[in-house]
Amino acid sequence: MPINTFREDEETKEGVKLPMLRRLLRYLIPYKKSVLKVFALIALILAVQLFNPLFLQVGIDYFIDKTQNIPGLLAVGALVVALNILSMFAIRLRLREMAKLSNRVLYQIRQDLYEHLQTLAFRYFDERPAGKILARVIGDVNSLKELFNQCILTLLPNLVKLVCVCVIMLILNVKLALFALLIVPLLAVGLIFIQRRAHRGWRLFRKKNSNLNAFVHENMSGIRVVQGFAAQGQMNRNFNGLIRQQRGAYISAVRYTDLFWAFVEVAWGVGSIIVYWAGVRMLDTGHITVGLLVSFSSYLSMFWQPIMDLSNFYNNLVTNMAAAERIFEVLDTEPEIQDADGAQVLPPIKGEVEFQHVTFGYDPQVPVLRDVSFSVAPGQSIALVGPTGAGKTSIINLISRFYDIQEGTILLDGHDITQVTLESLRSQMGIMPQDTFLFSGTIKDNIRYGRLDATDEEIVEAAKAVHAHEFIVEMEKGYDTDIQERGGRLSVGQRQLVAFARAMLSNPRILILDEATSSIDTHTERLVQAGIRQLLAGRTSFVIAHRLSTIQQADQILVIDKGQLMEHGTHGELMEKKGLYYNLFMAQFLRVG
Ligand SMILES: Nc1ncnc2c1ncn2[C@@H]1O[C@H](COP(=O)(O)OP(=O)(O)OP(=O)(O)O)[C@@H](O)[C@H]1O
Repeated sequence: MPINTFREDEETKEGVKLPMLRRLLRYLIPYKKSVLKVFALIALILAVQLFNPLFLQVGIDYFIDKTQNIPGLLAVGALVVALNILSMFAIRLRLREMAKLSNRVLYQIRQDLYEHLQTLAFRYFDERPAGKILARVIGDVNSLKELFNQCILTLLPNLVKLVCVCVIMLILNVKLALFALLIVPLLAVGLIFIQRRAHRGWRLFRKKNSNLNAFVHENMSGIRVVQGFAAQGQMNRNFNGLIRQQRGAYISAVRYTDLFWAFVEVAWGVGSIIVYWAGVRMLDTGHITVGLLVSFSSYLSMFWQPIMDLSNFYNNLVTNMAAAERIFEVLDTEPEIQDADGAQVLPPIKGEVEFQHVTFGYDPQVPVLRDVSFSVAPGQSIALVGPTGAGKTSIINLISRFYDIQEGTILLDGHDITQVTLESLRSQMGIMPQDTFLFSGTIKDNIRYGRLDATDEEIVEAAKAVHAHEFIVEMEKGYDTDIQERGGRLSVGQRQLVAFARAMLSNPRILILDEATSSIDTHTERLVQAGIRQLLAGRTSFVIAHRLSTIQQADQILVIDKGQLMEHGTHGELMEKKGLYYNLFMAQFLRVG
């Protein structure tokens, strides 16, 4: 299965832009009132801009040339000033309203994205580095803000302005207007050519940026390994390589964007020369007035300015569109594991587990478990043993339905796990992976994660039950000690004890534990052992066992090899059998023990 790493670019679809833009704009629907307010303000600002040259024309042709009416001219001037002051206030108001609007929409999108990510199956996260997901939730959503602002503040007003200016120019003088528009078809062809390349360039830049993000995230998460192996040099080289790729993509994209601007500026210049050349000749022959030529030249810059703005907008649009594309790609990813139609709520279970001919592969074509069948009575403790890569973790991942199987059935108290709701299934399980994950915050917060409504007394009780209380009270602030991200301030054994307390508090019927292999000091080890015993007591438990004591005390040992259940029974039975378990035991545990 291809796993996307920081070395590989993400695949994105060559999306059609309009539907995506429409989808984005649909987020505005709940804020209709605010949008209308912004549009009204934009219309006011636009109207003032469009009327300014007309006032100028009337001023020159009528009040100066024809009637020499100075008071009339001053009145027109005062009106123009008043309107422009009004427009200034409208601009301020529009900025404020727009900021409110775009922030509300972004909040909604970020929330949707985050909530959706929580529903996605393990497979989704297996396939992407966390840094790339982070880039979407943070960076890409920020880029959308730009997109929104541009759509509403640039695209719409400029399009309207362009149409209005064309109409006004045609009304003022058809011939002059046609001279002004002469260059437009040529411009369009050139722009399409350049834009295609610019678009590709910006998409590539985004991908390279995402790779860089993924690398930095991975590097920072593994900084201890990097420093431990003195691999900073290699990491710096990787980082420089990624930066170079990102810079290359940026320069190539910018090159096209700059070409685009130059193209518009040249077209603007040539277009203006044509109009002035024709205008002056028409003035000479008396076809137009001075006022008309002056106002026409104002409209001419009003015609080119939106084209310039729109071209800039288009550049930003393609860059930010890539962000929208990546966000929608996440939102459109169907959670692979979800409640079946008509899924029932799993009633409180006793803890009976049955695998019937289960076949499973992370890649459906490559099974890692083949025809696995076993059954476990409520309250039994099961030790899973077998060589590395045998499929032990895969079995325990299936019990919580983190992945769906390709063949067979998994039953809990006789209920097919695909036919019950995920919430009711997982809430009755306690899972403790080998690398204990603790969140930044206090010890108390981390234990409470097991059951959010637990009281402080219940937290202490759970900690006492798994022998975590002793070390916690010795810490400077006891249960309120801050443990930093991933429990950085605690030892490995202490982290496990906190995780045990967390699991104890949630009081699951089925407990899944991947026993840690790391060696810890004998005192903590004794506490951890006692903690495990307490935790397992009275519940069905699956332990990927690395400790001799856990294995010997298990009610049933499942021996897995190459994805198959090779043997099962108690320690005594399997030793007598002198099969795979016996060999494993002799080779592994006797050597160590
Ligand atoms: N997320 C994954 N995506 C693809 N393949 C995977 C994934 N996780 C495990 N595998 C593969 O599935 C097989 C079984 O792995 P599993 O983790 O179940 O073994 P294990 O017995 O728990 O090994 P260990 O004792 O080393 O933890 C291995 O070949 C492994 O490479």
